[in-house]
Amino acid sequence: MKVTVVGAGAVGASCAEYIAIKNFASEVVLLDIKEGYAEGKAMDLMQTASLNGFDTKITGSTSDYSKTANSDICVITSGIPRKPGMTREELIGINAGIVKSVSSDLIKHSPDTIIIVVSNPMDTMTYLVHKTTNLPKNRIIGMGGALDSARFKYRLAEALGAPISDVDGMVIGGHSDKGMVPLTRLATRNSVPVTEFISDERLNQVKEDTKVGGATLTGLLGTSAWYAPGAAVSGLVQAIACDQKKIYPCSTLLEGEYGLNDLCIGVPVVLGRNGIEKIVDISLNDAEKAHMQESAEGVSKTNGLLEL
Ligand SMILES: NC(=O)c1ccc[n+]([C@@H]2O[C@H](COP(=O)([O-])OP(=O)(O)OC[C@H]3O[C@@H](n4cnc5c(N)ncnc54)[C@H](O)[C@@H]3O)[C@@H](O)[C@H]2O)c1
Ligand SMILES: O=C(O)C[C@H](O)C(=O)O
Repeated sequence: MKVTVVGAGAVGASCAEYIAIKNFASEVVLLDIKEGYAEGKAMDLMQTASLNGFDTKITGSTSDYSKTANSDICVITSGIPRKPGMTREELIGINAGIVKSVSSDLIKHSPDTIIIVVSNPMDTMTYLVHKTTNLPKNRIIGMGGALDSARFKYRLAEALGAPISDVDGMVIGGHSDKGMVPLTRLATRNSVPVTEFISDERLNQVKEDTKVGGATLTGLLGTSAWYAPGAAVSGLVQAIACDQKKIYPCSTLLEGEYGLNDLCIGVPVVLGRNGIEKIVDISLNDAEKAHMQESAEGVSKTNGLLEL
């Protein structure tokens, strides 16, 4: 199993590290435009192999896509991150050009690959990869909901005073400060609805804290987060590589599911060796449907800024 990660910055290096530590891939290629940067990150990570006990071979490349040839999975993290006070949507001007050229370079060398899009604004960048590559829809996956759901579980566990391993929950919708739809109605603590333990007011606070999870970290760090994003990507990569058939919320091209068309947005999907093997069309209540519709309008508006 060969995995390429484009962008050896904070998120790209974190992805490579978590993939390697989980020890399911034979090879990870890190590629960056900055001279020597990916090679340096790869060497540093390889020097953790004997300490962390993994056999994944990590190599680096400065813009040489021949090194990525025949990758089973390619992850795109190249692009600028936001600074405090910015929205993800403001990154479109620079990141669209980067994601467009990177995705076409990748498929020249790996025509059968599955692409995972991380660069922001992620739902729009995922849509752009569709328009650029024309790959079948099961092979283009946007990562956002897996991360947002992990943050939702963190906030739920905090509110419940429970261990995170006892908590389950999912966030669908757009990967944006306003567009996320944390499904509080379906969240559970060891199979019991969380509403049995906390007030509606506290649950609403959990929802709002989850939606601004990325912005909160950006305010604290001065740039956006990387540990949980890297871990979330590694989860998706492992589900595909190991044909796990796991359900993750991912951004995918919708063609009527959830009443939506011609956009990529986060919904639950089954991930296996063929990428997105099924879109899980769960029943939403009226409030959730309205929130999802509003979220989709936001994503479509950002898509409208693309020069296609
Ligand atoms: N979808 C998500 O959940 C999620 C989570 C975290 C970050 N992000 C996004 O991921 C992106 C990367 O964030 P980061 O913190 O790693 O940024 P970073 O600045 O640390 O790293 C980005 C890297 O991309 C490289 N790069 C730029 N143009 C390139 C090109 N054409 N080819 C190859 N490499 C190129 C840069 O040299 C840099 O090393 C940002 O857009 C950020 O908003 C998304
Ligand atoms: O918040 C950001 O800009 C980065 C990323 O989308 C995140 O949610 O951490």
